[in-house]
Amino acid sequence: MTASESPPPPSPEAGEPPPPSLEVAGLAFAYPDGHQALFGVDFTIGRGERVALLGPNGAGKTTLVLHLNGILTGGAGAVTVAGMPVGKRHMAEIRRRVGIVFQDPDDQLFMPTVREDVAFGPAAAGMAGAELEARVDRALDQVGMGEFKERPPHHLSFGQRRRVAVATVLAMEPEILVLDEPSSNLDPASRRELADILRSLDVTVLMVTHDLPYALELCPRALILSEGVIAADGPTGRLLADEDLMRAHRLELPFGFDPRSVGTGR
Ligand SMILES: Nc1ncnc2c1ncn2[C@@H]1O[C@H](COP(=O)(O)OP(=O)(O)OP(=O)(O)O)[C@@H](O)[C@H]1O
Repeated sequence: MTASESPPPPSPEAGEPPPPSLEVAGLAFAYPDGHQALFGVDFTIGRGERVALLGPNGAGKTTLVLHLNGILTGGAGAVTVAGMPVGKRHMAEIRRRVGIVFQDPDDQLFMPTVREDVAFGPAAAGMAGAELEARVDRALDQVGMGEFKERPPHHLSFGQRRRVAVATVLAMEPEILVLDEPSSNLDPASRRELADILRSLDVTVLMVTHDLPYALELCPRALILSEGVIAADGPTGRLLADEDLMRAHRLELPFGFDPRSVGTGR
């Protein structure tokens, strides 16, 4: 084993159910300037769930997400991905299992062609040849971008670049796909197409969003993070219909939108 390789992840005993995709227990964190952003966050996300992470500006959502693959560490509590504690020991495997799609696709796309961008992660993990090509093709097909493989990412529309950014993460075959504001800057058709893509994926999803109708459409369950604590955890439709809860945490539905009139999540 080289220094850059992780030890193999723990494998469940035969017959045991797989561990949850994500467990966050007592997570607390203060930035170096002393600002406390998280105050003991607890939740578990099971395999295949799609969960929205909601909360007002400054609630701690980004801080929480940056703990999921060990970009931020050093606070109190624990994060566990597919049974592996997030920490130095399993870091390479954790980074593969937690795929984060950032809000700006241009933060994630930097190669001359779409193919090279999608191949980058698996190639860095040692994959090559036909296996790598098949991995790239599959990830691009999953987001409906197969025909753009040889194009430069910067010639694509914003919505197409966001799909390619999702493909770069899917190419790593993650346990959990974390999306930061996936619907931002998309026109209505692109927004719906991305929703269809996300629904079609066989992966656990945690979606950070201020787009509450999108959360309702895609995620049967939502967490409300407010002032660094989980203020609510339950069915998205029920949370969004709770006017007192919404007001208390500075969440506002678009004018005229009635969450009770929309089927949720499936
Ligand atoms: N590098 C940092 N140093 C000090 N404080 C920070 C730093 N980054 C964020 N914070 C503070 O931590 C708190 C949580 O910020 P965070 O970015 O996690 O919130 P958020 O819920 O993602 O907000 P938004 O919806 O605006 O993206 C805020 O009060 C923010 O000012």
